[in-house]
Amino acid sequence: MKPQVVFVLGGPGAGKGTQCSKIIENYTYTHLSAGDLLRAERERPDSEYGQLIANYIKEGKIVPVTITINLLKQAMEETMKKDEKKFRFLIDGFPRNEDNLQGWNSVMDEKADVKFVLFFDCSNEVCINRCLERGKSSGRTDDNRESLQKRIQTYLQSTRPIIDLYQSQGKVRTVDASRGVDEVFADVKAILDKEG
Ligand SMILES: Nc1ncnc2c1ncn2[C@@H]1O[C@H](COP(=O)(O)OP(=O)(O)O)[C@@H](O)[C@H]1O
Ligand SMILES: O=c1ccn([C@@H]2O[C@H](COP(=O)(O)OP(=O)(O)O)[C@@H](O)[C@H]2O)c(=O)[nH]1
Ligand SMILES: [Mg+2]
Repeated sequence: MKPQVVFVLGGPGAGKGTQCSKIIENYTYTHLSAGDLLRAERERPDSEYGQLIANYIKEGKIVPVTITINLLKQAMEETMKKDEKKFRFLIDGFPRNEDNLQGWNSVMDEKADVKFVLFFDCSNEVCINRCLERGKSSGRTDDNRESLQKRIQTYLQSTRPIIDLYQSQGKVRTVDASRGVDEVFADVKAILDKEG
């Protein structure tokens, strides 16, 4: 079965991870967070990219796609090898820029079908406040004001144009992510039920 992919996008702190966790409780999707995969690679003792990834994350910059796409491809292959029924994926926090998109198109485009983009729409202010709150316990190197300013800039300059591109292809499903977790999830469910 060809992998079926939903890209999950939105600003830092929009609630991508939170909503993906809720989705996998209710639907047969596998959640792959590009950020989580990069953080795991950063911590892997033998990784040749650990330091590079650490620098990019702290600076709110987007890691070169050759690194990210291999992590995603490997995770998808491992998932499907273990259980052939697990061919539906939520790819959270990717593609974030033109380089990401090109990397996906050259490595994965023929191997997987991108069904649509689930876009969590939220003001920058709400995004920043949620990340600062998360930063009290997340231990993340980028949940601080300085990194957040850069992450928001990267989001506006690099990621929004990717969302706009998918929008022009009629592939974006937008959810107002500024509301409470359960209200947001009600809309997410309606979208997923409709998409089948
Ligand atoms: N709808 C919501 N309302 C309030 N807080 C939220 C909501 N969704 C997520 N959060 C909180 O905001 C922070 C960022 O959420 P997260 O799901 O990690 O977002 P993202 O993956 O988009 O960065 C977390 O601390 C999370 O608990
Ligand atoms: O495809 C990706 C996904 C994430 N990141 C890096 O990882 C950080 C954190 O991403 P994550 O999705 O975990 O953050 P979130 O938006 O969920 O807060 C980003 O700011 C980038 O520096 C990246 O380079 N490429
Ligand atoms: Mg996240």
